[in-house]
Amino acid sequence: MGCARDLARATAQNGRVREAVTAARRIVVKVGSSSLTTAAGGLDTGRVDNLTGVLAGLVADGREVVLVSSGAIAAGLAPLGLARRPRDLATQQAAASVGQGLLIGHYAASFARHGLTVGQVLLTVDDVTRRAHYRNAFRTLRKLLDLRAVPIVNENDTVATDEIRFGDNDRLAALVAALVDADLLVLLSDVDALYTGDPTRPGTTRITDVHSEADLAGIAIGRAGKAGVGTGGMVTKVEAARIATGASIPVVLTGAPLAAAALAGEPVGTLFHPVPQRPAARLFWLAHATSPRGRLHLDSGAVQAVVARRKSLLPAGITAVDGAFTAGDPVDLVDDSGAPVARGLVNYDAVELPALLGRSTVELAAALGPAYEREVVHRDDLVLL
Ligand SMILES: Nc1ncnc2c1ncn2[C@@H]1O[C@H](COP(=O)(O)OP(=O)(O)O)[C@@H](O)[C@H]1O
Ligand SMILES: N[C@@H](CCC(=O)OP(=O)(O)O)C(=O)O
Repeated sequence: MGCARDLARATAQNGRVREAVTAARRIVVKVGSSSLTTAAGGLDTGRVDNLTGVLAGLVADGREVVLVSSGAIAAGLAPLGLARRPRDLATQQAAASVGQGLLIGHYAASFARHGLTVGQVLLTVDDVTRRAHYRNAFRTLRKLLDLRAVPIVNENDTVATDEIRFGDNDRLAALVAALVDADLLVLLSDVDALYTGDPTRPGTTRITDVHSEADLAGIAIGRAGKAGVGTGGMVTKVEAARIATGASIPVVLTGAPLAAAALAGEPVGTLFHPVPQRPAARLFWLAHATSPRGRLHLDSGAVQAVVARRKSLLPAGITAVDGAFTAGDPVDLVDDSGAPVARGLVNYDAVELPALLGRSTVELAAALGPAYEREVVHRDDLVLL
């Protein structure tokens, strides 16, 4: 009886979120390299045209669409006579430089057949993580949408270095969805859904709904794409879904040929259910869009205080410090095994912190002055990971 009631509740909830998918006004669609290229390695113009047809239909229906498209590196391989995706960054960047032009050129022509103009938006990590920069990115995207153009976003591969690279557009798409306050994120891949394991193996089954982390327990989420042109496999897609649903944005993950069905609310792919409440933007950004500048190692009492009791972090609970941060920078708080438990904005520079470790704030204030009574990370500037 209880089971039947639970099932009825889950079915009703699933229905409501599917309705949210069809009702979405502002939609971010991300398409992976493997859905845009031929087996031989060039751009598959037929598949690009199918996608633009679906997206143009949405715009005609009054929706706002932002497309995050991979495929620059993959599209640049054949023209450069490269047989497969290169391993080194410089050749990847050369391929992206050739391929991005071809990609956007084809999108522009394809959308033009539907009477639509596209705007190319190439972003680096800094553009969506640094406050001053992401405001600029937001303004440009907003203006393009107001002008009824379709923004086509990709990572600015030619200038990104290994250190400041997203490397995968799934996370970029989730951050763009949060940035433009989207109602829906659609992740299109060469696989039609998330499966219980590598879908090329027999016996794996489709996961229709992910309500929470518990639904992902026991699932083998693989890295490699079978076509060899994709980058992150399922890992980065599930991570992107975590980020977007954590910002209260539902996510549909499905295959590019099923895009129209998914957007029509048909029960295809995998639907990741959003958290009901949108978190404070500042903390969402701190958790997902910052790169930590250092690590503070906590003893078990401090982990307990920060994680279970949501307290500020004091110098007494820190055993070691790594990194070259200054006051105000994001740092990770790690436990005694080195696993990050929280991220926060630190109130001290890396050079002055080691002398304070293990000492109480009362003792520090008496020895060094009242300014040293302050927390190392205030609980309002702290987000659990
Ligand atoms: N549990 C899983 N469910 C679905 N696909 C998976 C799973 N684990 C690994 N994969 C692989 O991830 C691939 C998609 O990732 P990727 O090739 O990077 O795509 P894209 O180019 O669309 O970003 C699929 O082709 C599939 O082989
Ligand atoms: N910026 C790169 C895409 C990197 C990427 O995330 O690729 P994919 O896993 O196919 O979505 C490119 O355009 O080739």
